[in-house]
Amino acid sequence: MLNIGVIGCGAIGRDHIRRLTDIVPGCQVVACADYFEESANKVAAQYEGMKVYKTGEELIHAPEVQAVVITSSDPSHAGYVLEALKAGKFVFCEKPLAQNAGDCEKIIAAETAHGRRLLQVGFMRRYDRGYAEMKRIIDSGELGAPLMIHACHRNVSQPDGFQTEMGVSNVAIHELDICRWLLGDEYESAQVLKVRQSACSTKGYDNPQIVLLETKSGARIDVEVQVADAYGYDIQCQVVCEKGTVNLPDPYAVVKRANASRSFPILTDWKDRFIEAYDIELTHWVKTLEEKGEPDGPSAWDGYAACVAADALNRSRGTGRFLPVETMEKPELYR
Ligand SMILES: NC(=O)c1ccc[n+]([C@@H]2O[C@H](COP(=O)([O-])OP(=O)(O)OC[C@H]3O[C@@H](n4cnc5c(N)ncnc54)[C@H](O)[C@@H]3O)[C@@H](O)[C@H]2O)c1
Ligand SMILES: O[C@H]1[C@H](O)[C@@H](O)[C@H](O)[C@@H](O)[C@H]1O
Repeated sequence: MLNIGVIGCGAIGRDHIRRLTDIVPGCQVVACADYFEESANKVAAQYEGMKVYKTGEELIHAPEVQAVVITSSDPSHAGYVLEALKAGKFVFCEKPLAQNAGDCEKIIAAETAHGRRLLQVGFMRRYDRGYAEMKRIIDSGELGAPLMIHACHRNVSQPDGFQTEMGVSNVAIHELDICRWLLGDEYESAQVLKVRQSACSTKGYDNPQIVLLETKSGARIDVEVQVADAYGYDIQCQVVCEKGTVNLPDPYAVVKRANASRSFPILTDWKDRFIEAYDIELTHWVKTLEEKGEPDGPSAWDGYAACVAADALNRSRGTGRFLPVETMEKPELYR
């Protein structure tokens, strides 16, 4: 039985605690912490024997905690990951791995010093059945080489404090990971464009933005990033290959026929849209720790590659130019 401590008791922290308790076999959440102690106390009160720590650092070093799940806000990720690696503990960190590529490099240095993998990054889309089937078809070669990806990432709204850069570093970071995974390719250059702005966003951030990428093999990717669309949580992806295309399926929904129309609901929350992917992701994580003694899901290198692209995109804003996406040499541990 793997003893887990969770740092961050907000939306996804609570959801992961629930699934680690009720769904995922072979583990239990024994501790939690949150910047607002009250949030951690409220969560712990719902689970027998769950201990609350005042700080994330105390939780990481607690002797009963064997693995740490980081679900606190983006700016806190890198510090907690480095602390967990210092303690030699397994760590699952929600995306993004860090706020910039430089912090990811520190994480890579700390993990490679251990000589084995301890970290997995929460790029759960790789465990979604739709994306997995798309990858299987692309990798089979039956459609020839992939040439382009058209994708879109649409959220209903954003909380206060959301900023333009987060449209890339927090939101499109999912596409930055899934596109290089689907194509088995790396990025060459990147540019973000501001387009005609939606009246749905009046809070000072750009919406929509278009993320453009070119890969090393010359494939082109465009991602519409609409962080306040006022209608639903809508994730689309089409990969165009030489001899055909593959599309991400829409989530299961019953079609209703009434009042002279056919209709089906569109989800509004990422929790529901990717519920199965999160379940599979964490089940797989716990299982591999138990069976192999290390994780095999998205690595520090994957977290880094996405952050390098995000940095280039955010630097490109307003320049009208594609900027190079340059990574350091890939350490042996991640090959
Ligand atoms: N993989 C996914 O699809 C997915 C989905 C949602 C969120 N996330 C990621 O998970 C993280 C949390 O997102 P959320 O939607 O739950 O946000 P949230 O705001 O609902 O929750 C964040 C929680 O972290 C706490 N917190 C903030 N700074 C902290 C610190 N330094 N130490 C301890 N606790 C701290 C806050 O008090 C809050 O309770 C984000 O990094 C987000 O990018 C990933
Ligand atoms: O845009 C949101 C994404 O669609 C979700 O999957 C989460 O990652 C969330 O944190 C982001 O704000």
